[in-house]
Amino acid sequence: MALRFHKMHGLGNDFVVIDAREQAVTMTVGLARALADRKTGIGCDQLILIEPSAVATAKMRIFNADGGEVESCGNATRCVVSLLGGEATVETLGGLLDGRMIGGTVSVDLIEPRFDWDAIPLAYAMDTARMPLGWDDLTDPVGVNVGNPHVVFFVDDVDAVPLNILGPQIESDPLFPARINVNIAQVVGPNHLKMRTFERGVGLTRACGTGACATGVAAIRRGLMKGPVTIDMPGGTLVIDWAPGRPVNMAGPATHVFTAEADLATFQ
Ligand SMILES: N[C@@H](CCC[C@H](N)C(=O)O)C(=O)O
Repeated sequence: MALRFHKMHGLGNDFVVIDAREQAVTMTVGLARALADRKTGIGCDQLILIEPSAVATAKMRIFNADGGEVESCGNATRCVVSLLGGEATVETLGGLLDGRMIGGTVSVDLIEPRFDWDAIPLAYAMDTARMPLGWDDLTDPVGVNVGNPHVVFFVDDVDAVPLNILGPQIESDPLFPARINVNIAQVVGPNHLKMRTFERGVGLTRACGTGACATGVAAIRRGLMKGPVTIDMPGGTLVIDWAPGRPVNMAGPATHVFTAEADLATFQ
């Protein structure tokens, strides 16, 4: 059977987007992983399934490259809003997200952030065998949930941190039973950050939209800067804005690369 898909990306965080409203697709962990494989599949960081929604323009399901289904993906939300015509409400496991395209930029309101970390230090402090709230030189984190879970560390030099080594350790730390996305950020100017992300279920990516949202929120909450915050990642720049009690807003590009068909029989 032919499977029609769109290859898209947001700042180099790349997606295979399948519109399940126009073709029947039963997604499984194994199929998502096979399609995402860069050697034997199509290749992507996340596989995105668009389905009908009773409460929004469409529902977006998100599968990491390891096949696990997750709650939210900022870069993919911008891509889906552009595919849906440039103005849409997208239903996700992480909430209902409103997006609109203005010129070449897609602006999306994510949810009001939750600071899940606030509940953690007490339990953690009781575990005296462990270094409290730090992994090597990464200390004093902020835990932010913007639909999906993130931990953010502010450092002096993001390029000096071995995120390829620390990222997997933190992602799978028993402290985070659902695992976590790991972000490190450096203040490079007024309201301006440089950031890298080790994504849960993927690894190092060129950009992470929800990671940028979590990091912008963490910087504002720590009093390091005011919004809007410009965040440079290896794949490019997003602008994040937030005020307490409000949803976090993300603005940036969405790129459609090509539309094609894959032979589904190859993957079964
Ligand atoms: N690339 C994404 C985040 C995708 C999901 C994440 N890896 C998770 O497991 O929560 C983004 O742009 O937000």
